[in-house]
Amino acid sequence: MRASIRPLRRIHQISSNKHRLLTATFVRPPFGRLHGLHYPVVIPNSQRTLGPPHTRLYHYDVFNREDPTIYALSTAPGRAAIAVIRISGPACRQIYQRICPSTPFPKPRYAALRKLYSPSAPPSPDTLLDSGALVLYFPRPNTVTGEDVLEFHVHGGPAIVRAILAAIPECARPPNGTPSQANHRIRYAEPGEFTRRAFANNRMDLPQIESLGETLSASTEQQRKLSVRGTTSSLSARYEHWRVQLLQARGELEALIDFSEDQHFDESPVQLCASVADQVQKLVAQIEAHVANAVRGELLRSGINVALLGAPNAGKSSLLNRIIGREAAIVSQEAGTTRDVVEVSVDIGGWLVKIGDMAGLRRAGVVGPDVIGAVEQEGIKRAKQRAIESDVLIVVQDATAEMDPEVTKTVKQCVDMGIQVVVAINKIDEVSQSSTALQAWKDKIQSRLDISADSITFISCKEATSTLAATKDPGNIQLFLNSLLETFKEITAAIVPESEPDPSVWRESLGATERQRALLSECLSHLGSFLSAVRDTIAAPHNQCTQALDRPEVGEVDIVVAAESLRLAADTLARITGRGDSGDVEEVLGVVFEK
Ligand SMILES: Nc1nc2c(ncn2[C@@H]2O[C@H](COP(=O)(O)OP(=O)(O)OP(=O)(O)O)[C@@H](O)[C@H]2O)c(=O)[nH]1
Repeated sequence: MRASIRPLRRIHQISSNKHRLLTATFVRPPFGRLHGLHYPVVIPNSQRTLGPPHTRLYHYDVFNREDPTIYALSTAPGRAAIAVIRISGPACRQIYQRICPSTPFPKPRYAALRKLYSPSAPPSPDTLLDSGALVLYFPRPNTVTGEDVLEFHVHGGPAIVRAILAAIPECARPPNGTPSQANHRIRYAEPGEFTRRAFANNRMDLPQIESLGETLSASTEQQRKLSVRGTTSSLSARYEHWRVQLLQARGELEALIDFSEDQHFDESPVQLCASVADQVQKLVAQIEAHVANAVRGELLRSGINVALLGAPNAGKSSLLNRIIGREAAIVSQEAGTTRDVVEVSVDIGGWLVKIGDMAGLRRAGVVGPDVIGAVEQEGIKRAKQRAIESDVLIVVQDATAEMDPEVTKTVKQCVDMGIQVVVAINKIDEVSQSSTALQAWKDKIQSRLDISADSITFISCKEATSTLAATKDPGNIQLFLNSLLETFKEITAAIVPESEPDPSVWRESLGATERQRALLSECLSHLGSFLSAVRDTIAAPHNQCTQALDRPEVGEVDIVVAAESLRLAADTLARITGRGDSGDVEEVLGVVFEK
């Protein structure tokens, strides 16, 4: 049932999104006036928002109170010691009284041991559903959904769970002889419906819901850390803080437009424009750092792209197999065994990594036959492409061979593009391990590839015959992995703006999702338009904003454009938290619940 609202004169704007949430914006606080609405409403949360200085806007989320009560098995289906059935909605008390008859209602938030009975007949040994269950009651509004919540922690046998799930909707019908009892609607929850209600009742915002989706799908330690950070509301608080700053800045500009002719300001209009531009510029720097962190966070979420590059027979496939601990790639003495890119996803030290083993790069005549055939050429082309698309490049160099110019060229190209490079000098079991010999290799690599000495490790993939086999870290593979992990840490660490006193706050920005990043970029582009409009105003002919404002065709028009850009930027931020008027809410909920 949809709420209908009789327009009140004081209502400035009413918007609705598809899932029952109506947002009414009032010009003044509507206390005492809500009875004018056709439909009984509650105001679960009110947020005062600053509008232009001469108005005060108040947003209220107004929603339908006659939601049916929903219930669902909250633990995984199947046999288990315990199963949790969660119920949310106005019928919690009624359900309790029917399923746990003649027992006192549990104290809120305290577990009570109860016998559960079928509501279809008076309690008896025949109608007993579970002999000992823990029952918890959480009264609204401070609950997971914002509604009354009842939980049954029952024995996890499938038949018990089935019987209790079947008994709950029966509680909707009042028992014979009690016609006065309210007849609530009770139904099984749709996928994600508890979370939808949490959102509708302001218990969760959109970034928190996105993080919840990620928490449930996190498979590596870094993904877990990332998603857990996002489940707090601090990201949304930051977006809201920025939005309020933009609204205030817009208010100052609009005051300039509305009152410039008949009011005196402490600052001249040109000073005011410049100071607003200054505030926005600082905000831009913060949002830019946040966007950069969101990109880094995406590496944790979707995995770091690593490419294995080197000449044929350098030992790329052998190293891949040593890293992942199984024979994912074919290893052979024959040069050119790997022809296409072999992709493997693996968890390395908590990081999700997508490693691509590729064809060896070579210049005709330097290594192998003089002619490079069409298949090999295609393999080399793909390898180069995969290298420049990677986040980290592992260069495998055979210690018994010279560096191939084709490898050197591609690596230098990647270094210039800002791609992190680590080098593994392989097959050291076959060469002298004197410190002079190793240092000579390091110097050669450093001078040719322009990378730091810390990124170079000597390894041997031939564990069994290696002279290093007796050591704790045969072949130095762990040493190499440590250097790789350092690189991962570096490229996924949060960027903290210089002015920021608390770096820990910025770690949370790694949790910003791709949707949030895209909206922040959109916000930045509106702020870019604002800054250029303000610059035009300040630089108007005669270089005096006072005069410019006296000539509406120049200064005022720019200020109006600038104020509009600020409005668009603020609206974009509202869309991130899902409190804007767009369809983002449905889209995000759809994506999260699909998973
Ligand atoms: N002695 C020694 N041999 C190694 C080592 N690593 C790899 N090899 C051998 O070198 C040969 C080539 O190894 P691969 O791992 O197939 O080399 P690749 O770089 O993947 O070769 P392509 O697929 O041809 O590009 C195989 O015979 C390996 O057993 C090592 O550390 N020491």
